[in-house]
Amino acid sequence: MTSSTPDTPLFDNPVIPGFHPDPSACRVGEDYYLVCSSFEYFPGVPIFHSRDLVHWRQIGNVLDRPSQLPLPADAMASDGIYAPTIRHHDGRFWMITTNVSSGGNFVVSAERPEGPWSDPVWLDLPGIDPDLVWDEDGNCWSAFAGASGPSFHGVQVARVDPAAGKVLEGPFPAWAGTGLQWPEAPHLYRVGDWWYLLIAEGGTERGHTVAIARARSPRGPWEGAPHNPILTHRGTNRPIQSTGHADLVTTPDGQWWMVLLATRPRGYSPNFHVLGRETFLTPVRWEDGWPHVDPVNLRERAPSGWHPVEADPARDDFDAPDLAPAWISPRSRPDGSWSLTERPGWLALHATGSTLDRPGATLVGRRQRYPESRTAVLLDPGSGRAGLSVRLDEAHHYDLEVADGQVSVIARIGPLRQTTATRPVPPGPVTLAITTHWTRQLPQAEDEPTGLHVAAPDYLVFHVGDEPLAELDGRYLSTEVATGFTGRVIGLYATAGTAWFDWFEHTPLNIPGN
Ligand SMILES: OC[C@@H]1O/C(=N\O)[C@H](O)[C@H]1O
Repeated sequence: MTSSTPDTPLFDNPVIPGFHPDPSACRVGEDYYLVCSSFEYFPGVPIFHSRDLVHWRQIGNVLDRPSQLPLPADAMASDGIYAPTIRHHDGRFWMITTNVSSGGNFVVSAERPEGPWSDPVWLDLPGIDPDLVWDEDGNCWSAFAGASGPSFHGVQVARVDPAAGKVLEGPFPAWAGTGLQWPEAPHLYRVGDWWYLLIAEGGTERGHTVAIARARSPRGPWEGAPHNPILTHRGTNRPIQSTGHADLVTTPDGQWWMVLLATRPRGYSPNFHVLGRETFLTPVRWEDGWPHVDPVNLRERAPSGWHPVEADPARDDFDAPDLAPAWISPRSRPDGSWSLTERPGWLALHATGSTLDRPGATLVGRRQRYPESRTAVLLDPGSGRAGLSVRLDEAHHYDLEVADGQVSVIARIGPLRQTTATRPVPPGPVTLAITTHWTRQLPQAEDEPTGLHVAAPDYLVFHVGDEPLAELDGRYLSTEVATGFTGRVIGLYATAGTAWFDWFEHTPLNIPGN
């Protein structure tokens, strides 16, 4: 029941831009909390707070200690932490997820959402995408996906003790979905006299769908909704694609909303996406005992209780005693690899690995949040090798690098590695910037130096000070090329010696609707 009126404010989707996939949300009183998967990045499982489901602030990361996030030094990109579920029960927050690189399914809990969260309690449950729900008798049920043998492929359910990490009953087969591939992302809800089981099907790409079933008990039997899939954008040319992997949440006045992942593809058919799977919000209405969801729009009428929050600062001057929660690093961030105290007001990075092409390099980055963006830093490279990199993984990154008195633009795309531009740069601090752009008029070839401009639906420009040094086609830093589950991360790095960064800034290029 979403009683939005014409003067209900409008909001823009995605509500959490940049790679924030597999969103799960819960409400505690007037407060909403949301978590996302984080794969090979440390710290893991970002947690957000909101008072209206539209304006979200990151309040921390659930897994912010190495003891909570064991990742082998050579864990594959897009491995690590898959989809999480967050719930609140009995005065505690609970988060369950899967570490596909080591250990499998585990639960952590906390009194306060910003943490500290407990160390993992491992659960002997196979598969991925575990969920948690409590029934009126206090029993805790977990639905999860996959790994279910030749006879049954789909969602299973088990009764568990999340505090002790014990499986008390099951697991037993629950629902195989409507027959599409990859029935996954299960969430159980008690609504009136029914239990509902929400899943994703079709795979997390263009064929993604959301479907639902219901039963009188978590033990089933489950019957699918007559109008499944209840949501999909497959086969459409909508600006939002791959809608799926959803979770349901209610407002204090009883409205139902869905958080879900989707993408904003670029270019012509086939198109591609560069920001990864982002977090979207869409209204849900109930008819004849089933939820109904219309296609997701870039602009929607807002839930009740509009409650804007101050946006996260675009600039970080590294004056704070610790790194903000939005800063992430591949696999780990060893203590000796960074410091905010060695040179007060600067972030010092010490090289631990000699190249970005292999795991282990010192990189501290942020998710690219805007399709058209400007990211800039003031770097003092010292006598080392350091710079700014746009990364999808070790085999797909574009770097703006300073070393030995030269600034260079380096492209790594799969087996290819090429320095596409270089020029001298005086010693001492230098401002580096990377801008990302969508759509482009074809270049005025006759008066433009060759090779500077690319005609592409997405491209990046590399600047030293205010001067553009080179442009590179953005299609090669897309999920369709690199594969995987993540999106672009723009990172500060050092691959030799020590480098110092005075400030970092990530802003949208002032384009309407960006
Ligand atoms: O996002 C990572 C995994 O991909 C999925 N579907 O494709 C699962 O639901 C997530 O756990």
